[in-house]
Amino acid sequence: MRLIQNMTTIAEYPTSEYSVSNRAIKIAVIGGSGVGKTALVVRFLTRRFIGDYERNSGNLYSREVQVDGEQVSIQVQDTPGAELTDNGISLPDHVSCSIQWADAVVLVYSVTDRRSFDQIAQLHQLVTRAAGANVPPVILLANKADLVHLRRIDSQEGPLLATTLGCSFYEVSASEDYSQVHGAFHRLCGQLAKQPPPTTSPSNSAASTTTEKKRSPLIPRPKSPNMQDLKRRFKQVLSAKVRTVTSV
Ligand SMILES: Nc1nc2c(ncn2[C@@H]2O[C@H](COP(=O)(O)OP(=O)(O)OP(=O)(O)O)[C@@H](O)[C@H]2O)c(=O)[nH]1
Repeated sequence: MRLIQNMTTIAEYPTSEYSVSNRAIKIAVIGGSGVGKTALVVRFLTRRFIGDYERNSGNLYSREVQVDGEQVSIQVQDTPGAELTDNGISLPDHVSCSIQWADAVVLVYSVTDRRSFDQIAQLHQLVTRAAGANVPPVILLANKADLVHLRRIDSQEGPLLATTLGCSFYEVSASEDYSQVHGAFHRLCGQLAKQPPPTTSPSNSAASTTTEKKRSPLIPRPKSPNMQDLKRRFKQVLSAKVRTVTSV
């Protein structure tokens, strides 16, 4: 119930920046438990920092935004914290589905949590594996930069890891700095908005959209009518009729 209230809250806070959409960008946010995934998503979408959330089981947030003059609808899939097991990181099935569904993935760690940083390389590998042939753009966010006294990850380690993984890097604080968070998501959205629109139909379910996305190249699409051809055939029919009338 609390989760639904969160989504409603987002829908109730439009700002002048937000407007009617004509396309959708889908982003999945993935990382260890408690790194601030929900806080980041809510900060980006509502400008607000809300300190306390129930453990998230995977909420889909959506919002209309304007990116570089283009109206876009953004869907952000928050995911439950990845857990470390004896065999490495385990991702629930629906998180893998979210990766396949997403146009881009945001990997998050907390600068106060060494374990969350150490998970990133494995998570990136899981993203690559789950995405198959269509690996989406990935950005790396180091959150909780405000907690200077609790920092466990040196500020050089994040950029180094990002370079190794081939993704962009941003150090942010969901609690202290909206512009950093906005900048990171906004740049990603700008990059995605420049790409050709996806061929999938909009849906509120990550899992169902995944199936559509994977299936779409195999579904034969009806060809759009060729106007030249239609005109030619129309003229042929007309002249045949005229010939019939004049010969009677
Ligand atoms: N100081 C500080 N606290 C933060 C920041 N971002 C999140 N938090 C706090 O960190 C805790 C966890 O934040 P969440 O957004 O729930 O983290 P999550 O990654 O969604 O957690 P799970 O749902 O367990 O996966 C909360 O108490 C937040 O208030 C930040 O930038 N600075």
